[in-house]
Amino acid sequence: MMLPRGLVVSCQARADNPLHGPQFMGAMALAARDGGAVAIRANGPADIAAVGAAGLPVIGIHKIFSERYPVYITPDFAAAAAVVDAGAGIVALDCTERPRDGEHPGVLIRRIHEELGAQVFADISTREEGLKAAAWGADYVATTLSGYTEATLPKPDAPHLELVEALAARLTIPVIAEGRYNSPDLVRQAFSAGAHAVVVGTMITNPREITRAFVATGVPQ
Ligand SMILES: CC(=O)N[C@H](C=O)[C@@H](O)[C@H](O)[C@H](O)COP(=O)(O)O
Repeated sequence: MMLPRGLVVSCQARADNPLHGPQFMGAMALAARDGGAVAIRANGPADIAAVGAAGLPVIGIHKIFSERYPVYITPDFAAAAAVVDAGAGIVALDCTERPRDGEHPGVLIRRIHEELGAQVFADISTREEGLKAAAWGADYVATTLSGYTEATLPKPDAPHLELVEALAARLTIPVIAEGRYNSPDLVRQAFSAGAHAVVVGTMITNPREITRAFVATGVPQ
């Protein structure tokens, strides 16, 4: 099944976040669904299983942080298998060619298709990485890592709309805008740039960051 066009809501909360845990992420997914989201992005088997209750397509990731390698979004085949076991039909993974303690992303894409029967959502940071991921057979290419890799640091405040436009002009597979789409207007601009879908995380599902953004506007303290 093809990911529908529309808004994807990323429901993630790290361990230091008061909303960490499948109960909260499951509720976030239900709220996102009721608000009109077409799919949910979630991290780790427990949260992936919980967001499944919303009945929407799930883009699953498994973040594993290592001191030796920069790649942490679904870095190897075992992580991808855990994502699919938990119920995700689409596996998102880091498709940059940065060092990792696992197989090359081109091999992972093939194995996820053949051995897990799942679709692959390629998280990339540059135009070249996106074109390569598509050539390796990814089903979707997403700008998730723009601003987070050595090649794209320092992270700008704005999302990388030009990257969406450049990829959409060259690829036939769907291009997904993800990363710092912090307002409805930016989401609209992403669709105008050729995005098939837009993933929004922080500004919908992270009340701590949303509160900080309001406080940072200069409210009296
Ligand atoms: C770089 C990285 O690890 N991004 C992660 C990927 O799953 C998430 O932490 C982001 O929240 C997600 O991409 C959505 O972006 P934003 O929260 O900016 O709307």
